[in-house]
Amino acid sequence: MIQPLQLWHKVLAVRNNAPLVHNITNYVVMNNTANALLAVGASPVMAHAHEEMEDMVNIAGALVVNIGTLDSYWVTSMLKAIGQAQQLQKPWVLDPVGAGASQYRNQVLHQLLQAGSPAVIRGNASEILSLANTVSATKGVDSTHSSEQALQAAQAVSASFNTVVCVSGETDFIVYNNTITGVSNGHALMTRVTGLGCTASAITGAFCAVADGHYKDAAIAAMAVMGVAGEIAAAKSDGPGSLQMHFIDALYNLSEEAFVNHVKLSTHESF
Ligand SMILES: Nc1ncnc2c1ncn2[C@@H]1O[C@H](COP(=O)(O)OP(=O)(O)OP(=O)(O)O)[C@@H](O)[C@H]1O
Ligand SMILES: Cc1ncsc1CCO
Ligand SMILES: [Mg+2]
Repeated sequence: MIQPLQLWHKVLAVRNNAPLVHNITNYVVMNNTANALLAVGASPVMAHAHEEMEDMVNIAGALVVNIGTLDSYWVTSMLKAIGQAQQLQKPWVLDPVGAGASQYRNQVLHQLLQAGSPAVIRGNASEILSLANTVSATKGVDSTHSSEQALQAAQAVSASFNTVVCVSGETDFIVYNNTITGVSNGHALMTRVTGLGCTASAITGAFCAVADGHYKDAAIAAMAVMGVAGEIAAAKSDGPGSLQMHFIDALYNLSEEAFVNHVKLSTHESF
């Protein structure tokens, strides 16, 4: 299993390389995720015009595709960007926001996954269950399942698309090639701030950009950073409003000592 200090070196790699992360993401979280990417030391750009998709992927270290507020124009943007990422063998991360909530989302997800294989799919438990066709309908963008309940689905999705799957929740599980790593950090208050899952996906993109193909470790590092920063921030917060502010500060100020002392990793049997 990867050790906390090795994960910390990945945090330093993001800070030292400041990778450009191209996000096609939703209106709700654009500002939050751009700020979180800056706070971990990456460089965000949010763009979805058809005319610039190729150019943007050409200069980016990673692409993040988030279907949170999708429409047909954006789907074409996503397909263009994914096509270019596949062409250049650059990593892309898929956040299947609201998978299972509508037929349209399911159909678009199918189309995106036909266009290429993402380095990482990061979603909450209900979304991963929906991707595996294990549940037929979900409530919306928030999970009604625990991450444990989605473990088998995560393994199925990982095998189908040959991709790392990260299911977030009280424990985040990162699944690939019959290995399961758990990250048991974070705080329940994080579910009361919109888009922290989207932030997790964006940060996963930043770690993928400096991962040299080791996308499972990139996803573990991203979720560990999210969780530890979330714990540090929650300890200073009175509620969701201040959590959002303290979270960005905690990402920015994260030290080796705090990271290594907080991070809680585990390995699990696959089945
Ligand atoms: N009960 C919990 N305890 C600790 N941490 C949690 C808990 N639930 C979620 N988290 C953390 O919150 C972050 C967001 O995960 P979550 O599963 O809520 O994503 P999401 O549902 O996709 O969010 P959104 O759609 O609003 O972006 C992750 O870093 C995760 O580890
Ligand atoms: C609330 C919401 N609706 C569409 S995307 C989004 C952000 C959290 O996923
Ligand atoms: Mg989400």
